[in-house]
Amino acid sequence: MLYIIGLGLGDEKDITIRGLEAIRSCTNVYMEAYTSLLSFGLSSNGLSNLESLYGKSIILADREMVEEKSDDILSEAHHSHVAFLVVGDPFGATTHTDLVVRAKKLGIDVKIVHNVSVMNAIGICGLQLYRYGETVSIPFFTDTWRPDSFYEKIQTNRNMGLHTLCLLDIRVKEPTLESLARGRKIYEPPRYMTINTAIEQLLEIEQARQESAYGEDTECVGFARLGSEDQMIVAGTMKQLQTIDFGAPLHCLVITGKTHPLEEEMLDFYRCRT
Ligand SMILES: C[S@@+](CC[C@H](N)C(=O)[O-])C[C@H]1O[C@@H](n2cnc3c(N)ncnc32)[C@H](O)[C@@H]1O
Repeated sequence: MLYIIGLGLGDEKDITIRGLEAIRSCTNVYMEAYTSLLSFGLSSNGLSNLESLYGKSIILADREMVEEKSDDILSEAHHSHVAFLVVGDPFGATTHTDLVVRAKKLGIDVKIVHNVSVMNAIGICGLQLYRYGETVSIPFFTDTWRPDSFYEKIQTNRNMGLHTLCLLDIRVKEPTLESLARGRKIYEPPRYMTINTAIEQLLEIEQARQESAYGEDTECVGFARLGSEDQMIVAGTMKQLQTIDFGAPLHCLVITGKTHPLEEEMLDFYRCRT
């Protein structure tokens, strides 16, 4: 049996009882560690908090392991119970559909244990979840790579009056280009995009395209560490949010579409006062 278990967004205590029982029945427990971060993920003993609550040791599965060694995980799941832990919900944002499809094709039973995802936790700001258009990802720009496919999607959403959730790039365990050329991988330090960088990149593309999909005065909501005790939520224009220090990762950003009076009333609780 392969269990894919959502851990929620806050800390180890956000697991569901169903998820905890499943983990305790498993021989091996893997944790996906490249598309998200639990609030304690930055502390050196963070993982042991999970392990002591779950009563199991956890094998960290980075991108390489999931992409290159998932056959091993799946073959274990053939003859024993294996858990694959995912921060948030297994099908929130980046989905693990690929793993599910492969497991099912191999005749392995798969059980999903849901949890809260960034995709619905953003509802806290009052913007209605059913008034969102396509979610976009904002990748870190480099000197030579400045992809802007998010621009048209935001434009389409805003033309329809819909809000846009922008997920911000996470770069963990990325090999440096030089090390790849030398054939021995050396990894870059982890990077998590801030709301400030995201807005800077969004405005750079608007400046280049000049199609008024959004601008400095467009109302947005910035979210940091959603689901944690110290979560931060601020509503304001792009220009206002750019001056705010949202602190530790993870961050995401919502660009508003057309808002309703009740949405505005809720947003007022988070409005930037500067
Ligand atoms: C690929 S999604 C992973 C989603 C996760 N599986 C879930 O269901 O919530 C990762 C992106 O979501 C956003 N994100 C995830 N957790 C967040 C949090 N707690 N607070 C703010 N943004 C978050 C960040 O922009 C991050 O880069």
